[in-house]
Amino acid sequence: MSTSTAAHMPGATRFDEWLLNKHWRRTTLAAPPAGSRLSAVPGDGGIPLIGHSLEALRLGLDFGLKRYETYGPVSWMRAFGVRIVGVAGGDATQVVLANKDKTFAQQGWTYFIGPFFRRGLMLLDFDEHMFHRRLMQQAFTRPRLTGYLEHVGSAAGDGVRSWQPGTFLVYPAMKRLTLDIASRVFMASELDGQQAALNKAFVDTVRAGTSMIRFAMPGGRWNAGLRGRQVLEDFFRRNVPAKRSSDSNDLFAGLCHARDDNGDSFTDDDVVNHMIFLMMAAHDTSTITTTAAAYYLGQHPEWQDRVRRECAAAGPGPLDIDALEGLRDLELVIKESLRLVAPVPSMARKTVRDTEVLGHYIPANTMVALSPWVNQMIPEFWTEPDRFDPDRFNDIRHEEKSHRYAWMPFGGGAHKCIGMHFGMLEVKTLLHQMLTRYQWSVPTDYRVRWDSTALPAPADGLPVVLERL
Ligand code: HEM
Repeated sequence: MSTSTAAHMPGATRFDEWLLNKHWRRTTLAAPPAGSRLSAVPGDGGIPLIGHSLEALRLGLDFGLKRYETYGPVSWMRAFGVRIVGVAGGDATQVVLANKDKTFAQQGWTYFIGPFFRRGLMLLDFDEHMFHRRLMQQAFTRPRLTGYLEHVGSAAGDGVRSWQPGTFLVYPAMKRLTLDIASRVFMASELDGQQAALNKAFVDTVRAGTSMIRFAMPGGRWNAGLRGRQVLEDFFRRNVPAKRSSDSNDLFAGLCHARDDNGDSFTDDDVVNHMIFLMMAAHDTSTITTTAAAYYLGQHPEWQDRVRRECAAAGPGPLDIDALEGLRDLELVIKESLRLVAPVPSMARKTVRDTEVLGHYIPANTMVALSPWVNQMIPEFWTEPDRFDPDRFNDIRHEEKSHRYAWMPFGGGAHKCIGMHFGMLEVKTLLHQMLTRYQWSVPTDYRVRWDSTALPAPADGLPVVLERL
């Protein structure tokens, strides 16, 4: 077994390196049924009581890559109070996401974020999920997206224009801006002084999912998450009656009015639950993607110039859907940023019956974690995976086609991101506004550290030097 470094965690301590390279006693998850010809899942429990929670939170990607290198595509560990089977690499991922006999359920997510995002679309399963997804799809048609983009364009323009040159923290500014965008797109409204409270509620609900202490304790993350959920529920519930009787073209109204061919529709509770999940799903992921792209463009002025030329040629904006889709170089940059920093670095499932992945026996009721970020960084699929090289996605190289699940920032299978297209358009709009108004840079020796305590976020907020053009 080789020694690894915390290559993706600048400022890693000796303790981090020790944790990463510690050899735990290798054991198996469960004995396969006699005569089954299956093999047991290899792995280890890690530190008594807390298992591998610390490494997963502190080391994120480096920890995932180390597990893959040590145990291969299917391994088990203890973390966050449960035993988890980690699945990585293309073929193993494909088995879980194809989910042929409905074995892998979203209950895996329920364990982590259920109390905070209960009955959001991603937490529903099988037939019920299909029913809700079909209804929700009505809110993501091209004409709908065209309408949303008007709000995105105006909010992005207002927000980016107000930024002050000098040393500038990208991540918090982007987070404020994407919440503003989400509130305008989803509710055609501004939050009238409630933005700070709602933003805090979102942050608390998201962070609660990876809490080590998984019950309500005063001052604890879990408690803060539950309080955050309540704030969001009260907010959306208060607004449902007005939306039901409005004819506005925002997503909130869209969910209130959605009907399928049988005349079925969402209940008030459904609408509240979906809105809370959608706001979170849209807001954090777009923030991370745009921040990561800003980081790499700050590090690579040649790419910044290249995409700025393309953006300038498209006009000052706000751009419509066709113009945004035409920004091909910018798309390469965004795809590469999504590869290097997967906004949803792992995806949870739970087995509802005994099953197997690549010949490894996994009993019923086992947590399973898929690893998009690992798949996106392994040399089987990518040349020099650590290098920022957007051209790897161009029409000649198409490295992402090396495996169906080599590049999977939006997941795959029945739960593949429903907001994928909208998310790309939003990120393009934000970057187009930035690139046509400013140039920015980071010191040549600067390396951002992605904090993995919840979804990845730059530990220092990503300071750049921003100059008006
Ligand atoms: C760059 C931005 C985004 C990324 C990287 C992203 C990533 C993901 C991923 C990985 C999943 C699958 C999770 C799983 O299978 O366990 C997912 C699902 C989902 N996403 Fe996104 N997302 C993004 C933007 C958005 C936006 C803008 C919206 C809404 C407007 C959205 C709404 C959803 C919903 C509702 C689901 C659940 C789908 C289902 O279960 O059927 N996402 N997203």
